[in-house]
Order: sequence, then structure tokens, then C-alpha cells
Amino acid sequence: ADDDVIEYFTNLIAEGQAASQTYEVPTDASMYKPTDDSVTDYGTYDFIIIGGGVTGSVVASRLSEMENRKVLLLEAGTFADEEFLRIPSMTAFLSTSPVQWGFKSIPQKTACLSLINQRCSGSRGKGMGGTSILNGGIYQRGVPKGFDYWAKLTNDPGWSYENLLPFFKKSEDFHHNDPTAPADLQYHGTGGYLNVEYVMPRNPITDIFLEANKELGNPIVDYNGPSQIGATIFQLYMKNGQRLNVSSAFLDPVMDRKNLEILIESYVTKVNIDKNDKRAVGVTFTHHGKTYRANADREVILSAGVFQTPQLLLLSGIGPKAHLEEVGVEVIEDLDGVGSSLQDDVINQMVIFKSNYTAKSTPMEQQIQQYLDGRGPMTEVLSSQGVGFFQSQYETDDLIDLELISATTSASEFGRKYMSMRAETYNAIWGNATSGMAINIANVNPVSKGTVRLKSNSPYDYPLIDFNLMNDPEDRDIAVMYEGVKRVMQLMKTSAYQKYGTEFLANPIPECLSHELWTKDYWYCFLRHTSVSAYHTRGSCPMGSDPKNGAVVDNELKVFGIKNLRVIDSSVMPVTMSGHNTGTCIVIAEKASEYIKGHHK
Ligand SMILES: Cc1cc2nc3c(=O)[nH]c(=O)nc-3n(C[C@H](O)[C@H](O)[C@H](O)COP(=O)(O)OP(=O)(O)OC[C@H]3O[C@@H](n4cnc5c(N)ncnc54)[C@H](O)[C@@H]3O)c2cc1C
Repeated sequence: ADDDVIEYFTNLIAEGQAASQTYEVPTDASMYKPTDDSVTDYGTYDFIIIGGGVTGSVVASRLSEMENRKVLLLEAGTFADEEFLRIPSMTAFLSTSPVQWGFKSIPQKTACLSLINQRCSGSRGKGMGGTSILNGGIYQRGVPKGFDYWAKLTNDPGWSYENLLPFFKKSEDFHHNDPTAPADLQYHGTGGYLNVEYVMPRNPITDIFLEANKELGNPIVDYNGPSQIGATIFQLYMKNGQRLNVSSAFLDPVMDRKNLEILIESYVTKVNIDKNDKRAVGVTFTHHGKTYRANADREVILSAGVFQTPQLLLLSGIGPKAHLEEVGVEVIEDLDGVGSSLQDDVINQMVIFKSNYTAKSTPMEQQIQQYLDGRGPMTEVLSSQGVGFFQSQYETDDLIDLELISATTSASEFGRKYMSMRAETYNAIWGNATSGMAINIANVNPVSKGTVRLKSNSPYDYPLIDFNLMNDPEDRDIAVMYEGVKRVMQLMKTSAYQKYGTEFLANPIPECLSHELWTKDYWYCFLRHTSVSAYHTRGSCPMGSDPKNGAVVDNELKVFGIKNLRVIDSSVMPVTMSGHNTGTCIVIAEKASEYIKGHHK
């Protein structure tokens, strides 16, 4: 590239990083408040989709394939396809930028204890593409047994892995651009909207991780193939080393469809329901200071994500009666499950090792040059692409409950702020060290559940989020994490890591000094203080067959008790699929679109 292009990217990166340092994330949605009381009719559509995130983008793309059906998609944010947002290595800076909603949990008692005010982050993307604007880009489908369990819960074999596989393949365009990466090609699709590829060249840390796993006898697998147990290399939805958010992937190619309207900067405040026959008839939303009402002849589809979908149901009078009465919302349908079974995985990124491994540093100019060729450090969201999925001794459902992610890490004020960790704890862990290696530990099949509730009956208040991580009475969730710590210690003892003189950074945190160091009690204390939500948030409006057992939607994702209303997003996942859930969200949207198209040809 010529000097102008290099200079352009150099400035873009400097400006993007600087903007992120000073940006304050909002603490409520008051920026969407209308400036007067008037309500304008926005017109009538067949389908109205709320939210242009991962699932909303796929649903809009598939429903607008029916040329005779008018589709309106309402998204609170804007299009998020600027150059800076497409650079994978800039992802961390997006967490303090206008594409971030900035949700935080209420103060927690069993995890996130060393975070400021004991509040876990509830990071969510705002804009077309939703959370895929700022996520890790990891493409993982989930454990087949997990989906088979969904099928059982809903009495619908359509949700079994075998029956979902064609949908997974349909949306994928797999590129085996790292030919030595494990890939079971018959499980992958080509020609779909979602480009899937590997970071090139492979980060040397990834190879160290794979070698260490081989030494311990762990298999090397394609985690999107038939078996997930073992170590592997992340597959990413990126295109030529650039971030590909799900809106760019599924909607950019179909933007010229006359029957698809996308209205950005539109904040939905309510689903309008005809009380006589409990039927969703449209939505109310604000746009540039004015209030509008749009009508849906056929269906309203909630794809507002795991926190805002239950928030909107509650604001619309659908949810646990006692809670609605408490906050002053008129009850339309008493549905206990709404917001009542929030789940997230728990992750710890603070078990750090010093070593004499030094990452090769590449001058910025060369990084930009490589990026323009679709390669190199700027194409990496994560410092390594090595990952392993395992069953701990506590895994009783034959799913997968332990994920170990290889990483390099370094101490910085930005890193501390990104985690929102108290300085005292962060500095104690790092001591005099400034960089190291880590293997992040996640429990990806926890049993603990939390809630999403309304703070008030105002749509401009953020919802109250309570993750309740590692809060099960039997302490199974924390026991899995502790087993993860022990496995990480074992991995670090392998010759693959010992070649680099890898050694645990044994600096205790002040909060846990009353426990004998490195005993189980100390580690439990450490894990509760420094473990956080893993951003695999799900389950706030689960699918199932009986609303009395907490289900909010049926097998076709229709809300129990209300006609013409569906939830299609991460909220509906009834149990884990053991990992990163964008791929799963895409398949949920593909499958649900098929049901809708079957009904409304
Ligand atoms: C930091 C981070 C990293 C992650 N990394 C990965 C990863 O590497 N791989 C992976 O598979 N998963 C990852 N995830 C998880 C994944 O991104 C989410 O599970 C997925 O995006 C959920 O999709 P969704 O459609 O349910 O919601 P979203 O993608 O969040 O979409 C919801 C959309 O609705 C809009 N909206 C909300 N309320 C309203 C309203 N009232 N009116 C109008 N619009 C509204 C939002 O602005 C948003 O665009 C990560 C998540 C985070 C936070």
C-alpha cells in the first residue's frame, strides 16, 4: 500500500483508541426519550422485527426472501461498518464506544467480587449486527447432545443436532485457509452468507497450547465436527482478516430488496397488544425525538437480545404478575418465565504465568500492510486461537463444561479498566510483572441462574440484571472452575510450556489472605473475586413445552398466551450448548425463519 493508506490507518487507529479512552458509556436509555407527546402512524407491515443484531439480521434476511411480504426491522443503533470497527485487534476499544449499550449487573455476592462495586459487565453491542459488532468473532456451533436436549424439552425433533446440521451448513462459507488446522469438511458448508476462516499466520502461542494438550493425551479435533472434546484452533467469522458482523454478512447482499425496510436509530418501547384477543398488533418506538406506532398484520418478532427482549416483554405486560404489579405495569399475560432464568458461563482470566516467551513485535506500518493483505496481528481479536473443551468430573449431562482458552496477556491501566477491576486486586496479581501467558478458564455448563427485571415501568431505565454466577447451593459451578485451575497448572507443567520456563505468578490477592495460600479455600475465594460473566449470556426467555415450568416460548418460538408474537434470539436457549453462542443464535434464526415461512407463504 502507498504511504497515504498507511497514514490513513495509522491516524484511524490513533483516533479510535483516543476516543475510547474518553467515552463514557450510558447508564440508561434516556437519549431515546421523545421531545413531545405526539404519536405518528408509521404504517403497516407483515412482519416487524425488533433489533438488528445477530438473530434479527438473519431473520430479516430470510423473511424478506418472501417477495410478497413487507418486513420492517427497527434497530436502536446505526450501521456499524466503519473501517475502525472492522479491525479485529481494535475490538477491546469498542467496549467503551457508541456501539456498546454498557449494561452492568446489580452488585453481586458470589462472583465479580473484585470488580468495581461488585458489578459484572453485561456487554452488548448496539447497531446493525448487534453484539457481533464487538465480540470475539469465534464461530462455534455447540455440542450435539445439547441440541438433542432442546429437542426433548420442546418435544420437537426439529431442534436435534442432526436436524439443525443442514441449517448450520446453509449459512456457512467455510474456508480452510490454514490447511493444517483440524477440519472435518463434511460438517462444513460453503457458499452461505457467513464467511468462516482462520487467522493467518497462526500465532505461535496456539501451537504451544496444542502441543501441551497432545502431551497430556488430549485429542486435537474440529470442534464444529462430530466430537468437541479436545484441543483445537478457533474458527472465526471474518472475511480476509476483517471483522464480518452478522448484519454485513446476511443483509448487505440483500439491501436492495423492495420489501425490506431497515430503520436505524429507532428504539422500541413497547409491543402493542390487543387486550381482547391477546394478539400482538405492532410496536411503539421513538426515532429522532418523535414517537411512532407501526402495525404488524402478521407477526411481531423480538430479537432485541438477552437483556432487552425480556425487558420489552415485561414493559408490554407479559411476565411474572407480582413483578409487573410491583413496578406498575398493567398485566396482560402472567408468564412466570420471562427474565427468570438468565444464564451465563463464568470465566477467569487472571490465572497468569510468567515465561521467557516473547511475542514477536511487528512495527505498526508492517502490521497495517499485512492487515491489508488479510493477515497478521491486526486480524486477531484474541492473542491466541488455541482452545480446548473438556468434561470435568462434575459433568453429569454428558455435555461439555470446561473451556480452556490460551492467551498472552499484559498488565495495563486500559486492561484493568476494561475488566473494571479494583486497582488493588489487579496490581496485586501482577506484582512486578508486566506480561505473561494465561489459560483462561470457563465453566460452560453452569447450573446457577439469575434474572432480568425492570427497575421501573419506564423503557428508558436499563433493566436490572442479576447474573448470580456460581450461586448453586452444591457449589458445583465453582468446583468446575477449580478443576479448571488444576488442569491449567498441569498444562503449564508440560514440556511444551516448560521450554519457555513457564511458572505460575504466585501473587495472592489481598481479599483472600485469610485463607492458607493455594489451598482449595484460597482458590475458591480467588475464583469468586476475579471470575466474571463470559458473555455467553442466554436463557432469559427459554423455549420449552410448558409455561408452568418456566418456558416463555414454544418449539416454534411463539410466546405462550399471546398470538402473533415470537422471540428469536439468545434469550430462547433453554440450556447450554457449551460455548460461544453466535453460531447457535444464527441457527436459531434460520430454523425459526423456516417455521415462519411455512406459516405465511
Ligand atoms: C464482548 C463479547 C464477546 C463475545 N464473543 C463471542 C464470540 O467470539 N463468539 C460467539 O459466538 N459469541 C460471542 N459473544 C456472544 C454473542 O455475540 C451473542 O450471544 C449474540 O450476539 C447474541 O445475539 P442476539 O441476536 O441475541 O443479540 P444481539 O446481537 O445483542 O442483538 C440485539 C440487537 O437488538 C437491538 N436492540 C435492543 N433493544 C432494542 C430496542 N428496544 N429497540 C430497538 N433495538 C433494540 C440492539 O441494539 C442489538 O443490535 C460475545 C459477546 C460479547 C458481549
